[in-house]
Amino acid sequence: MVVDRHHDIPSSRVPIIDLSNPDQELGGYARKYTLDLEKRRGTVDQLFHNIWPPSAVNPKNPQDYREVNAECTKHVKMLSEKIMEWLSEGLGLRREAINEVVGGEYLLNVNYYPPCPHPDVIRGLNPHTDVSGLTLLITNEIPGFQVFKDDQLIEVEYIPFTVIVNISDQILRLSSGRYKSVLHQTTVDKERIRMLGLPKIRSWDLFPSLSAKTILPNLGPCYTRTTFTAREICYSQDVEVFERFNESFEAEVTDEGTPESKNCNTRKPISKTCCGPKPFIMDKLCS
Ligand SMILES: O=C(O)CCC(=O)C(=O)O
Ligand SMILES: [Fe+2]
Repeated sequence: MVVDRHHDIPSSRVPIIDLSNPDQELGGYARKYTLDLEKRRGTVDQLFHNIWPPSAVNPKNPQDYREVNAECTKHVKMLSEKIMEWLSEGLGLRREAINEVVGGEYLLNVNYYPPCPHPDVIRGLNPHTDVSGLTLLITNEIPGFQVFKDDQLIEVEYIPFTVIVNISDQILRLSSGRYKSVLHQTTVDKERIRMLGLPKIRSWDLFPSLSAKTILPNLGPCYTRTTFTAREICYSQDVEVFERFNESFEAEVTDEGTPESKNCNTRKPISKTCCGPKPFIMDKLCS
Protein backbone atom coordinates (compact mmCIF):
# COMPACT_ATOMS: atom_id res chain seq x y z
CA MET A 1 0.00 0.00 0.00
CA VAL A 2 1.14 3.51 -0.77
CA VAL A 3 1.32 4.55 2.85
CA ASP A 4 3.72 1.76 3.73
CA ARG A 5 5.74 2.00 0.59
CA HIS A 6 6.80 5.57 1.11
CA HIS A 7 8.92 4.38 3.99
CA ASP A 8 11.15 2.49 1.57
CA ILE A 9 12.05 5.47 -0.56
CA PRO A 10 15.59 6.59 0.13
CA SER A 11 15.29 10.12 1.38
CA SER A 12 18.08 11.27 -0.92
CA ARG A 13 15.66 10.86 -3.81
CA VAL A 14 12.87 12.85 -2.24
CA PRO A 15 13.10 16.62 -2.19
CA ILE A 16 12.83 18.32 1.15
CA ILE A 17 10.23 21.07 1.15
CA ASP A 18 11.03 24.31 2.83
CA LEU A 19 7.66 25.26 4.28
CA SER A 20 8.73 28.85 4.65
CA ASN A 21 9.48 29.25 0.94
CA PRO A 22 6.27 30.11 -0.89
CA ASP A 23 7.83 29.62 -4.34
CA GLN A 24 8.93 26.05 -3.90
CA GLU A 25 6.91 23.41 -5.74
CA LEU A 26 4.72 21.43 -3.36
CA GLY A 27 6.24 17.98 -3.70
CA GLY A 28 8.47 16.26 -1.17
CA TYR A 29 9.02 15.88 2.55
CA ALA A 30 8.63 18.45 5.25
CA ARG A 31 9.11 18.30 8.99
CA LYS A 32 5.98 20.16 9.92
CA TYR A 33 6.59 20.32 13.65
CA THR A 34 9.28 19.28 16.08
CA LEU A 35 8.47 18.28 19.64
CA ASP A 36 7.59 21.38 21.65
CA LEU A 37 6.24 20.78 25.13
CA GLU A 38 5.26 24.37 25.65
CA LYS A 39 3.10 24.42 22.55
CA ARG A 40 1.92 20.88 23.24
CA ARG A 41 3.04 19.80 19.79
CA GLY A 42 4.71 16.57 18.81
CA THR A 43 6.93 15.89 15.84
CA VAL A 44 5.02 15.55 12.57
CA ASP A 45 6.60 14.72 9.22
CA GLN A 46 4.70 15.07 6.00
CA LEU A 47 5.10 13.90 2.44
CA PHE A 48 3.20 15.67 -0.33
CA HIS A 49 2.87 14.98 -4.01
CA ASN A 50 0.40 15.28 -6.83
CA ILE A 51 -1.45 12.17 -7.89
CA TRP A 52 -3.84 13.60 -10.48
CA PRO A 53 -4.05 14.68 -13.31
CA PRO A 54 -1.44 12.43 -14.95
CA SER A 55 0.44 15.41 -16.39
CA ALA A 56 1.02 16.76 -12.86
CA VAL A 57 1.97 13.52 -11.12
CA ASN A 58 5.18 13.64 -9.14
CA PRO A 59 7.59 12.19 -8.25
CA LYS A 60 8.46 10.54 -11.58
CA ASN A 61 10.56 7.93 -9.78
CA PRO A 62 10.87 5.35 -8.33
CA GLN A 63 8.84 3.59 -10.99
CA ASP A 64 7.25 1.04 -8.66
CA TYR A 65 6.12 3.74 -6.24
CA ARG A 66 4.59 5.57 -9.17
CA GLU A 67 2.77 2.44 -10.30
CA VAL A 68 1.35 1.78 -6.84
CA ASN A 69 0.20 5.37 -6.67
CA ALA A 70 -1.46 5.24 -10.06
CA GLU A 71 -3.44 2.18 -8.99
CA CYS A 72 -4.37 3.77 -5.67
CA THR A 73 -5.38 7.00 -7.39
CA LYS A 74 -7.89 5.16 -9.57
CA HIS A 75 -9.71 4.03 -6.43
CA VAL A 76 -9.34 7.37 -4.69
CA LYS A 77 -10.91 9.13 -7.67
CA MET A 78 -13.68 6.60 -8.04
CA LEU A 79 -14.64 6.87 -4.38
CA SER A 80 -14.33 10.66 -4.28
CA GLU A 81 -16.40 11.07 -7.42
CA LYS A 82 -19.12 8.81 -6.05
CA ILE A 83 -19.23 10.83 -2.83
CA MET A 84 -19.36 14.09 -4.79
CA GLU A 85 -22.28 12.71 -6.81
CA TRP A 86 -24.20 12.05 -3.62
CA LEU A 87 -23.33 15.46 -2.27
CA SER A 88 -24.47 17.11 -5.53
CA GLU A 89 -27.76 15.27 -5.41
CA GLY A 90 -28.18 16.35 -1.81
CA LEU A 91 -28.05 19.95 -3.01
CA GLY A 92 -30.54 19.31 -5.80
CA LEU A 93 -27.81 19.64 -8.44
CA ARG A 94 -26.78 17.50 -11.36
CA ARG A 95 -24.69 14.56 -10.17
CA GLU A 96 -21.57 15.83 -11.90
CA ALA A 97 -21.83 19.37 -10.55
CA ILE A 98 -19.48 19.29 -7.57
CA ASN A 99 -16.92 17.18 -9.35
CA GLU A 100 -16.89 19.66 -12.22
CA VAL A 101 -16.07 22.44 -9.79
CA VAL A 102 -13.59 20.84 -7.42
CA GLY A 103 -12.60 17.46 -8.82
CA GLY A 104 -9.74 18.35 -11.15
CA GLU A 105 -6.63 17.82 -9.03
CA TYR A 106 -5.66 15.39 -6.32
CA LEU A 107 -2.77 15.44 -3.92
CA LEU A 108 -1.42 12.71 -1.68
CA ASN A 109 -0.36 13.80 1.77
CA VAL A 110 1.24 11.23 4.08
CA ASN A 111 1.53 12.09 7.76
CA TYR A 112 4.09 10.43 10.03
CA TYR A 113 3.87 10.79 13.81
CA PRO A 114 6.80 9.15 15.61
CA PRO A 115 6.23 7.71 19.11
CA CYS A 116 6.03 10.47 21.69
CA PRO A 117 6.82 10.05 25.40
CA HIS A 118 4.13 12.55 26.44
CA PRO A 119 0.89 11.58 24.69
CA ASP A 120 -1.12 12.96 27.61
CA VAL A 121 -0.05 16.54 26.91
CA ILE A 122 1.06 16.46 23.30
CA ARG A 123 -1.15 16.66 20.25
CA GLY A 124 -0.22 15.68 16.72
CA LEU A 125 -2.20 18.35 14.92
CA ASN A 126 -4.20 21.11 16.54
CA PRO A 127 -7.93 21.38 15.84
CA HIS A 128 -8.48 22.39 12.25
CA THR A 129 -10.64 21.86 9.21
CA ASP A 130 -9.08 20.81 5.91
CA VAL A 131 -8.85 23.34 3.13
CA SER A 132 -9.25 20.73 0.43
CA GLY A 133 -12.50 19.65 -1.25
CA LEU A 134 -12.63 16.20 0.33
CA THR A 135 -9.99 14.39 2.33
CA LEU A 136 -9.87 10.60 2.52
CA LEU A 137 -8.00 9.15 5.49
CA ILE A 138 -6.37 5.75 5.25
CA THR A 139 -4.74 5.11 8.59
CA ASN A 140 -2.56 2.45 10.13
CA GLU A 141 -3.94 0.67 13.20
CA ILE A 142 -2.89 3.30 15.73
CA PRO A 143 -5.86 5.38 16.87
CA GLY A 144 -5.54 9.13 17.14
CA PHE A 145 -8.03 10.79 14.83
CA GLN A 146 -10.58 12.83 16.77
CA VAL A 147 -13.52 14.90 15.55
CA PHE A 148 -15.70 17.49 17.22
CA LYS A 149 -19.43 16.92 17.21
CA ASP A 150 -21.85 19.08 19.18
CA ASP A 151 -19.03 20.39 21.37
CA GLN A 152 -17.84 16.88 22.17
CA LEU A 153 -14.53 15.42 21.14
CA ILE A 154 -15.05 11.98 19.65
CA GLU A 155 -12.30 9.43 19.10
CA VAL A 156 -12.77 7.86 15.69
CA GLU A 157 -12.47 4.11 16.01
CA TYR A 158 -9.94 2.35 13.82
CA ILE A 159 -11.73 -0.17 11.62
CA PRO A 160 -9.41 -2.21 9.40
CA PHE A 161 -9.73 -1.69 5.63
CA THR A 162 -11.96 1.33 5.93
CA VAL A 163 -11.55 4.84 4.65
CA ILE A 164 -12.60 7.87 6.68
CA VAL A 165 -14.05 10.71 4.61
CA ASN A 166 -13.78 14.33 5.69
CA ILE A 167 -15.81 16.98 3.96
CA SER A 168 -13.49 19.94 3.76
CA ASP A 169 -13.62 23.70 3.38
CA GLN A 170 -14.18 24.02 -0.36
CA ILE A 171 -17.28 21.85 -0.31
CA LEU A 172 -18.46 23.81 2.70
CA ARG A 173 -17.97 26.97 0.69
CA LEU A 174 -19.54 25.85 -2.54
CA SER A 175 -22.54 24.47 -0.64
CA SER A 176 -22.91 27.79 1.21
CA GLY A 177 -22.47 25.99 4.49
CA ARG A 178 -25.03 23.26 3.90
CA TYR A 179 -22.26 20.71 4.17
CA LYS A 180 -20.01 21.22 7.15
CA SER A 181 -16.28 21.03 7.12
CA VAL A 182 -15.34 18.69 9.96
CA LEU A 183 -13.28 20.12 12.79
CA HIS A 184 -10.70 17.54 13.84
CA GLN A 185 -7.41 17.04 15.63
CA THR A 186 -4.94 14.22 16.20
CA THR A 187 -3.13 12.59 19.08
CA VAL A 188 0.18 10.76 19.27
CA ASP A 189 1.08 7.33 20.63
CA LYS A 190 3.62 6.67 23.36
CA GLU A 191 5.25 3.67 21.74
CA ARG A 192 4.05 3.23 18.24
CA ILE A 193 4.38 5.11 14.99
CA ARG A 194 1.16 6.54 13.70
CA MET A 195 1.03 6.98 9.96
CA LEU A 196 -1.62 7.63 7.40
CA GLY A 197 -2.22 8.53 3.80
CA LEU A 198 -4.55 11.40 3.04
CA PRO A 199 -5.50 11.72 -0.60
CA LYS A 200 -7.04 15.16 -0.94
CA ILE A 201 -8.96 16.91 -3.64
CA ARG A 202 -6.68 19.80 -4.18
CA SER A 203 -9.23 22.43 -5.00
CA TRP A 204 -8.00 25.37 -3.03
CA ASP A 205 -7.01 27.30 -6.13
CA LEU A 206 -10.53 27.25 -7.53
CA PHE A 207 -12.01 30.09 -5.55
CA PRO A 208 -12.88 32.59 -6.78
CA SER A 209 -13.81 30.64 -9.84
CA LEU A 210 -16.08 31.28 -12.73
CA SER A 211 -16.98 27.63 -12.97
CA ALA A 212 -18.17 27.59 -9.38
CA LYS A 213 -20.47 30.50 -10.09
CA THR A 214 -21.75 29.06 -13.35
CA ILE A 215 -22.22 25.49 -12.29
CA LEU A 216 -23.58 26.24 -8.86
CA PRO A 217 -25.51 29.45 -9.56
CA ASN A 218 -28.13 29.19 -6.88
CA LEU A 219 -25.96 28.49 -3.91
CA GLY A 220 -25.11 32.06 -3.15
CA PRO A 221 -22.10 34.14 -4.14
CA CYS A 222 -20.82 34.57 -0.64
CA TYR A 223 -18.48 31.61 -0.39
CA THR A 224 -16.64 32.05 -3.65
CA ARG A 225 -13.99 34.51 -2.57
CA THR A 226 -10.80 33.93 -0.68
CA THR A 227 -7.83 36.13 -0.04
CA PHE A 228 -5.53 33.21 0.56
CA THR A 229 -2.87 31.82 -1.71
CA ALA A 230 -2.75 28.11 -2.35
CA ARG A 231 0.40 27.91 -0.29
CA GLU A 232 -1.04 29.54 2.77
CA ILE A 233 -4.12 27.43 2.65
CA CYS A 234 -2.21 24.23 2.21
CA TYR A 235 -0.48 24.80 5.49
CA SER A 236 -3.40 26.37 7.23
CA GLN A 237 -3.26 23.89 10.04
CA ASP A 238 -1.25 26.67 11.63
CA VAL A 239 -3.51 28.44 14.05
CA GLU A 240 -2.68 31.95 12.91
CA VAL A 241 -3.50 31.28 9.28
CA PHE A 242 -6.68 29.57 10.27
CA GLU A 243 -7.80 32.53 12.23
CA ARG A 244 -7.20 34.79 9.27
CA PHE A 245 -8.98 32.32 7.02
CA ASN A 246 -11.95 32.37 9.35
CA GLU A 247 -11.96 36.13 9.41
CA SER A 248 -12.12 36.26 5.62
CA PHE A 249 -14.83 33.63 5.67
CA GLU A 250 -16.83 35.70 8.08
CA ALA A 251 -16.31 38.82 5.99
CA GLU A 252 -17.59 37.03 2.92
CA VAL A 253 -20.78 36.06 4.65
CA THR A 254 -21.32 39.53 6.02
CA ASP A 255 -20.55 41.37 2.80
CA GLU A 256 -22.31 39.35 0.19
CA GLY A 257 -24.21 36.59 1.86
CA THR A 258 -27.63 35.56 0.75
CA PRO A 259 -30.26 35.86 3.50
CA GLU A 260 -30.27 32.10 3.78
CA SER A 261 -26.56 31.73 4.22
CA LYS A 262 -26.43 34.62 6.66
CA ASN A 263 -28.75 32.65 8.86
CA CYS A 264 -26.10 29.98 8.94
CA ASN A 265 -24.15 32.09 11.38
CA THR A 266 -26.13 31.17 14.41
CA ARG A 267 -24.32 28.04 15.56
CA LYS A 268 -23.01 28.09 19.11
CA PRO A 269 -19.20 28.24 19.26
CA ILE A 270 -17.46 25.04 20.22
CA SER A 271 -16.27 25.30 23.78
CA LYS A 272 -12.67 26.47 23.90
CA THR A 273 -11.78 24.24 26.78
CA CYS A 274 -12.27 21.05 24.85
CA CYS A 275 -10.55 22.06 21.66
CA GLY A 276 -7.52 23.86 23.00
CA PRO A 277 -6.87 26.96 20.94
CA LYS A 278 -9.66 28.90 19.30
CA PRO A 279 -12.69 27.29 17.74
CA PHE A 280 -12.31 27.51 14.00
CA ILE A 281 -14.70 27.58 11.15
CA MET A 282 -17.33 25.31 12.68
CA ASP A 283 -18.75 27.94 14.95
CA LYS A 284 -19.95 29.87 11.93
CA LEU A 285 -22.11 27.18 10.42
CA CYS A 286 -25.70 26.14 10.54
CA SER A 287 -26.52 23.85 13.43
O1 LIG B 1 -3.55 12.21 11.42
C1 LIG B 1 -4.75 12.23 11.20
O2 LIG B 1 -5.50 11.34 11.60
C2 LIG B 1 -5.37 13.35 10.41
C3 LIG B 1 -4.39 14.29 9.78
C4 LIG B 1 -5.03 15.53 9.32
O3 LIG B 1 -6.05 15.92 9.81
C5 LIG B 1 -4.43 16.33 8.23
O4 LIG B 1 -3.28 16.09 7.83
O5 LIG B 1 -5.11 17.25 7.74
FE1 LIG C 1 -6.90 17.49 8.70
